[in-house]
Amino acid sequence: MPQLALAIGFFAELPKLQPSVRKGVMDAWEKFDRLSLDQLFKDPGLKLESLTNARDKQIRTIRIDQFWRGVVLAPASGDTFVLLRVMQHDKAIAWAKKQKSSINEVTRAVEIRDAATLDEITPAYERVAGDSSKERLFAPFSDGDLKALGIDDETLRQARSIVDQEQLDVFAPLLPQDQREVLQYLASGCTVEEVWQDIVAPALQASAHPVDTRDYETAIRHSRARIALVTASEELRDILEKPFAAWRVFLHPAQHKVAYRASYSGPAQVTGGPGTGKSVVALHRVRHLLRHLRDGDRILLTTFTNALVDSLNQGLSLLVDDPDLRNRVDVMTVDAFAGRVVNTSRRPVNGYEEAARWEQAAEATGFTGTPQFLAQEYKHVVLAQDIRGREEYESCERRGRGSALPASARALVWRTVEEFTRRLAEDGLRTYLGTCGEATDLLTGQGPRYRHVVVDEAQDLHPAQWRMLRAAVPRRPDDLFIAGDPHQRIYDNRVSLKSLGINVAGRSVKLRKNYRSTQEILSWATGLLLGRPYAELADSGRHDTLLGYGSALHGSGPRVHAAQTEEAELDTLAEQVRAWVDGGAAYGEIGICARFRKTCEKVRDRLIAAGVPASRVRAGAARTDDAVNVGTMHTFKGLEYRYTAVVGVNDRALPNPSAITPEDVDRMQHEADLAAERCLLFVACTRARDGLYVSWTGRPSPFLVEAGCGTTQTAGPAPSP
Ligand SMILES: Nc1ncnc2c1ncn2[C@@H]1O[C@H](COP(=O)(O)OP(=O)(O)OP(=O)(O)O)[C@@H](O)[C@H]1O
Repeated sequence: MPQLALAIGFFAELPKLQPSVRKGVMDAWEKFDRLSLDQLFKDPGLKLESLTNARDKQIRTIRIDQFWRGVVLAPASGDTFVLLRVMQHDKAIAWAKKQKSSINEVTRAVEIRDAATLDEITPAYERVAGDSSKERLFAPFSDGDLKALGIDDETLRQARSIVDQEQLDVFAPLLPQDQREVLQYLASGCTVEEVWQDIVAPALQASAHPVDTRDYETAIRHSRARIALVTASEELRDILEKPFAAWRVFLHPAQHKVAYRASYSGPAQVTGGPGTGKSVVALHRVRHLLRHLRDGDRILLTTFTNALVDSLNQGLSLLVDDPDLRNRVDVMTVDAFAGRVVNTSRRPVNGYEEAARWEQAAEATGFTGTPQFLAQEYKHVVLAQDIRGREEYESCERRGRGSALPASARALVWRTVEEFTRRLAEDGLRTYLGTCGEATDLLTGQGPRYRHVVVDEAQDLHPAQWRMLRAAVPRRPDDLFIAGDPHQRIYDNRVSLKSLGINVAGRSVKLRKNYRSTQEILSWATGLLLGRPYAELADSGRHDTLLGYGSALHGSGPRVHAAQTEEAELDTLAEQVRAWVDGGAAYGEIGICARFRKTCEKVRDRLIAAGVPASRVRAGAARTDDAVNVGTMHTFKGLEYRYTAVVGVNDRALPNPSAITPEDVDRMQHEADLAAERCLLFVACTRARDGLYVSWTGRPSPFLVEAGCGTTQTAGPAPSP
């Protein structure tokens, strides 16, 4: 029976199609489902026509409505067709005539390339390359290596004519997607082995037969990352109604391999830079685990902030239709889970209250050091090592602490810790991390509560939280699935998972392709993280941690603005928001973040005064589509907005002096605090999809200055890595 599969290129354009055109797609799909092959080719309404002067006779068009046409791959054999694009009539015909389909001999997947344009431009580039003294971009790679990575003869010829990244950018959109990606990763500094491991190997399909490059029926089934086979009309309706959620249907082969691996023998981990789809992979893993869940078993999907819980909940409801299955997943923050296990009426204290209470405890015991020292000692030594008694504390190794503490002083510190916890309990209060310790004890006594635990934004969890999660799930295959990015650590919790009984060795995968931000925004933000102008990084050799981490999306670079006064900064921000809205952005697609809550209040008030609806992003507050979202940088963690403004980035906000331990109190902590503030700015800037705007009043943050962006400018397209 014929069927119409859907290609990823069609999905990319889907959000721009009017509902009436989407309805036309639905009708066409139903015809493929209903009619025989013979009837399809004869159907006067569908007009499954071949085109004169087409590069590939297998590429045809179909009628969607009076003005719109679908471009379809109609293989000579088999009865599966692929909808490649839906475009306005003339554009569709012109585009269809230029395309050529093929089957890749390595990946066995179907590929589409703009053969006409490639044939037209390649000789010119070959001539230019011949006259140039520059080394060709892919000279370091042998033909054999490139072919092993799936580069076919045609693409090889083109690759050999390219001398620099700029030329690769011209060729890239014309090439088959898999081959394009291979070349882009090699150009960004990845080795042949890395590209094989990250891109090619995950896309391979096991087969006992040699590849048949005419067997499209099989190849379409091997193209899961690019072609979706939709089997029921409800499924298609669902896809057409939620056009922005392409991630539900198409995973990158690397993402798919991690999320849908049948089983891991123990804890597994996925890492990757911002926007590489770690949350998406975590959600797909939950779906996979749900499909195999035994009666009575449950899953905990947990993360750091309430805003992220909301976004994971939304994602889960898009991915898992069956409400009964969805109900078997508890989505909550790690702290909420601890509170649920402990089930207490004691109220958690916030950071300010905690500092005041350390001061009181120190007064009571006669400890003369700072409350800051005590709070850090409690968090990074006592709770981190789960120390329960004086003797244990007196003999412990204070790993990672840069402050001297003579053995003789430890008894007093321990007494102060006891005083602090005693007074807390007396006043019916608790700390969040202390609660995790209590929850771990209860879980250890009562037994695990979940069959699987999936953790998102894992980089910020404290050892006490990890111990609790460890105790929440039995040590079995697929117990823990962990998604996180060490570059986005903003809470200074450095953890050795192995020492906490969570060993991911051999089960850890890194994602490299960014789906969120443009390359220009990413490159700029990377400069902030590394503390050097990005333009200079190209010469500074490989930076392993960011190697090959890039985006295929392009746009303009961030706009940065220095204001004379805070008033003027807010005025310019309001203008920027208006410009985004005038350019077609919905209010809800805009996010504005600042280091301090007070700045957020001012931003919100100013926008409202300027007639722009704005609301604060807060725990539990539903995200609205009809107001600009304003929140602190911490609440923006893990979220994303089409347009993001980061404001108040001056030298008194980033780093925030009160978040930095003085060097003379603890040198190591000082460095760690500075790194966390730097990461915070990086995280804030990488929330942006299409546009980023950064502003400050007075002197810019030293992080901006170090990255070479402390002057008013519209940063031009940053160089690609
Ligand atoms: N395979 C995919 N196809 C289409 N879009 C994708 C895919 N994977 C991820 N995305 C999109 O990329 C964006 C970033 O994804 P996600 O939030 O999962 O990344 P992340 O790695 O968790 O980011 P961060 O670490 O910055 O929070 C989202 O808009 C998501 O829908």
